Amino acid sequence: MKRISILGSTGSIGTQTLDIVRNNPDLFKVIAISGNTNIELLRKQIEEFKPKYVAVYDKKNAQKLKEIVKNDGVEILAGLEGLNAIATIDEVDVVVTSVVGNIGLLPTFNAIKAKKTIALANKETLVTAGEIIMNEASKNGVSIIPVDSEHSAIFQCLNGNDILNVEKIILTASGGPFRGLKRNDLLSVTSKDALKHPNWNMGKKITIDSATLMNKGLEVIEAKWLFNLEIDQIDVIIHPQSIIHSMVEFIDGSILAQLGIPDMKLPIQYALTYPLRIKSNMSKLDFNQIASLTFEKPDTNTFPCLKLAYEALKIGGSMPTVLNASNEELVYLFLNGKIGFYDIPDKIEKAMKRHNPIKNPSIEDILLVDKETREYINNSF
Ligand SMILES: NC(=O)C1=CN([C@@H]2O[C@H](COP(=O)(O)OP(=O)(O)OC[C@H]3O[C@@H](n4cnc5c(N)ncnc54)[C@H](OP(=O)(O)O)[C@@H]3O)[C@@H](O)[C@H]2O)C=CC1
Ligand SMILES: CC(=O)[C@@H](O)[C@H](O)COP(=O)(O)O
Ligand SMILES: [Mn+2]
Repeated sequence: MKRISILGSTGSIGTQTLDIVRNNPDLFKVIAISGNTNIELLRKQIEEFKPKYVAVYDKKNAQKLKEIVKNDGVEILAGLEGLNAIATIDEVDVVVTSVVGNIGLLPTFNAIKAKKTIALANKETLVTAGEIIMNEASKNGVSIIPVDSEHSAIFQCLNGNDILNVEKIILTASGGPFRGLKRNDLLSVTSKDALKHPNWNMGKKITIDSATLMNKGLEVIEAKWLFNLEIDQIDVIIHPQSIIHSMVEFIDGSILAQLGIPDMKLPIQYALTYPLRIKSNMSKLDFNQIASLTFEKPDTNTFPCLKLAYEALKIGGSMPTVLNASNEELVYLFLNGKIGFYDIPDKIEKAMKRHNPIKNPSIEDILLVDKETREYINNSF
């Protein structure tokens, strides 16, 4: 029985994680869950999964939930302290990091120090502080199992293979809802248009990132740290069907790929059951239903965010922190209709240009750069 703590149980990844727990009550026990605004869903999750602890980031919502569930024998925690607490509970084996954004950094760092296995969906943490996180994981003998579908695909293809025999990895990207369009077609698109992802049903922030191709840029940086690769070993190809979830090319020219229907429950389940595999009731890929699998080069003129991510990774140090923090703030401004689609890459580029990168930043440096970047972005409009 694996005892799990879910950071962000009310979101897309978090609820799908609970679906897997529900289907496998003999394999998993939920010790802690967390949310931020959706206290009604948290109340339902408490009723069904009977966690011992619940962290609610928003302190007012924590108080509200405390009132609602006061007789249910569950401890309600609040704020970042609450997230850190449920990331480090003694009896917990696996921490599923499914919060969105860099808020996941400190709880993940603390979970690693507490020697928890990390099932990592929260890619912003690795983008912001990948070197620190991976060094801490290695120091503590902690496994970080990828949940992100492309990184789960790479992880599965690497199973039983020596990383030294890897020539490169190829991350696939759907191309998002605006694939094939040009800058002039996109000047006045709204977040409503950008939220229509062609293949995946995800949370809002990642869906906007998929539309700008920043999601793939974040995934390039995530892959660098997860698999300890050089930047020129990480390729991106547009694959509109999202059936091939990514590929590994080995030094002998052989390529391994992991395929499946676009359903996040598969990588989530694999991260939870690893190193075992268990049966699932998910629908399977039917090759008779596939007309074709197609591939295209990414169009980084129309979608500059992917190029900006490669540049940030190449510069290194605290620059990926600036990329991520500015992107997070700009995505929320775009979602709230405050800025246009191209303000996102334009402002990220400006935030990167004004930043003097810190080599080998400490986690304190990173938190300061993150904060200052967010202030810069929010004072720019
Ligand atoms: N969705 C997907 O299919 C995929 C997601 N990922 C990654 O997984 C992570 C989660 O994504 P997704 O599930 O889509 O996100 P959602 O927006 O659906 O859910 C985010 C979760 O984080 C909580 N949350 C939001 N802000 C805060 C905060 N400031 N403090 C604490 N908790 C907070 C939300 O709480 P509440 O809802 O109560 O406000 C919710 O539980 C992201 O890093 C994403 O990039 C990776 C691959 C695929
Ligand atoms: C499901 C998942 O892993 C997402 O990261 C997805 O890959 C986003 O789609 P894009 O390929 O359009 O970025
Ligand atoms: Mn992904």
